[in-house]
Amino acid sequence: MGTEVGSQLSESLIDELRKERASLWRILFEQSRDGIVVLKVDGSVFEANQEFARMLGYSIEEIRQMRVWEWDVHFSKTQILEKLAKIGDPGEQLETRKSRKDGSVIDVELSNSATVFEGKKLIFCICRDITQRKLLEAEIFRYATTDNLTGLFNRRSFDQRLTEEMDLTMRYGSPMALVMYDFDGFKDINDAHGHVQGDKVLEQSARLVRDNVRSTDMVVRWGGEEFMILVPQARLVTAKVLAEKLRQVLEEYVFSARFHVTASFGVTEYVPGESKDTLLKRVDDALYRAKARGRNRVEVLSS
Ligand SMILES: Nc1nc2c(ncn2[C@@H]2O[C@H](COP(=O)(O)OP(=O)(O)OP(=O)(O)O)[C@@H](O)[C@H]2O)c(=O)[nH]1
Repeated sequence: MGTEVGSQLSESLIDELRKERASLWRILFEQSRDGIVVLKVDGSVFEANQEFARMLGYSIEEIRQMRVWEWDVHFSKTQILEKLAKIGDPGEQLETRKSRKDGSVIDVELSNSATVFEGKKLIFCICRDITQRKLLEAEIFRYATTDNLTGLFNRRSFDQRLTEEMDLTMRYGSPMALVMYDFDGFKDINDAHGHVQGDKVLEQSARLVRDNVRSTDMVVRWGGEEFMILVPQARLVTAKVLAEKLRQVLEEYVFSARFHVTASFGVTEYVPGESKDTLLKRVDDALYRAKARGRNRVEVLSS
């Protein structure tokens, strides 16, 4: 009799402790600053916390009716199902993008792990909104790789790309050319119309040039009123045609202050095995020759 009462007591104590622990976990789950969603392997939602629902702009009830691919914009349904089937104990970390109820998209970092609960595999996803961090990273990247005034690539980006293109030329024999240009009498433009108008010419011409080259060509602000274009997959003849086209486009363009400007162009082609310095000196020499021979013209120098 005594032992029966004792065992009833200890059972209710265990039950009590279990409830206490369950409510503790529930509090942690609900108060977590990270979004937490527990998924079944078929992509449906087993449970989600308030923060997860808030992150996506839905109510908990709505989230419970959804499948992962309804909010994930980065992975397809097939990819998601494959991932859910594969995730094991050690879990995985990944970045993806989720669409919110209002149509906006957020960047998220996921930390996923799997467990078996009441005989079923469940996937725990801890979800952190990293949209602000991503925006900041993109801004830092833009700042480090482009020129503030024109939005064109800067010399650092050019140097990196040039190394890659030189490697490609060495390995596969694919040609590559450089076009360098510099405005004619830019000092006079500044003197006559003011520095602000001079800046506008640089800005507008950068847009104009970018609109007239291929997306694979790299337009770079070399410094001041000097620019460089890296033209991959191009021989001297092609690059010369491009330079001539740009020369005409610039000459004909009416800038916002209703005046015309011209530019001089130098063109050369990379010779496999030569150094960067040799290549850059040659394109600079070609440009110098265009200036010396009267400006508003294209000069070509081969090795
Ligand atoms: N507005 C403006 N002017 C710039 C900028 N960078 C350089 N310049 C001006 O560009 C002019 C370049 O002068 P020069 O090197 O003598 O060349 P140029 O007058 O174009 O003459 P040529 O190149 O020989 O035809 C200088 O007056 C610089 O101040 C810039 O970012 N904005």
